[in-house]
Amino acid sequence: MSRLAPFYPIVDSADWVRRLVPVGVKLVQLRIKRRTPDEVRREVRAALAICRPRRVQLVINDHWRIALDEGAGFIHLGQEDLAGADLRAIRARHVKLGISTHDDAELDHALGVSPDYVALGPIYPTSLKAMPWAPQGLDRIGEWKRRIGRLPLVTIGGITLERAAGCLAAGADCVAVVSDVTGHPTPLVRAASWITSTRTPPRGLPHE
Ligand SMILES: Cc1ncc(COP(=O)(O)OP(=O)(O)O)c(N)n1
Ligand SMILES: Cc1ncsc1CCOP(=O)(O)O
Ligand SMILES: [Mg+2]
Repeated sequence: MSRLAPFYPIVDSADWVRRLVPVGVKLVQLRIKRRTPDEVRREVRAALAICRPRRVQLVINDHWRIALDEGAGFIHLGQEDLAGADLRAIRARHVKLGISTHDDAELDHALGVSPDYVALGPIYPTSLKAMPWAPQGLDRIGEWKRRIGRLPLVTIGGITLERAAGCLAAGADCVAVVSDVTGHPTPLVRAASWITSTRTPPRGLPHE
């Protein structure tokens, strides 16, 4: 089971990837909505060209066919996306897969396809998208982690820099975020602060 970087920004363009990677981001998701397939493909291609030589993990949300065509190594799918996806083709290319979960039934379903991480959300209220689920809260993170064991747990939804430590302490391995970075007046400074404050101390060194 490979580890994930604890800070996981989600952005909607290759230009954001180009800006964030020099700050030290090691894991980033391209989440593009309402664009033509050609536009998505161009963005995926450009983001991969930035990430590949720098060994940054790029996760493509939703657009699994384009991701496979372009040679991406990681895909994120929600439960509805999963229903229409060719999991065999994804697995045949050894592409990693992250899956969204919001309740017990979705977690059972996700675990049934052996994902590379499970995402739980929304932890807090989010204004990014309307969702039928109430905020999960921190206790739910611990419950999910006990159920999934060594499989990496990503938390998402309304998470700010100030809230991230609570998610990690509750059992998350990784914190995904949109607005607190891309909506911040100084997003690159904010991303740098996220990297510093989510960094785990090297083995053998005590926490301060
Ligand atoms: C890390 C992570 N977790 C959850 C989601 C949400 O995926 P999904 O439920 O498919 O919703 P959309 O993002 O496609 O609107 C995610 N993208 N990333
Ligand atoms: C896509 C998605 N899935 C669950 S919550 C969420 C939105 C996360 O955005 P933000 O970090 O701005 O709350
Ligand atoms: Mg989706």
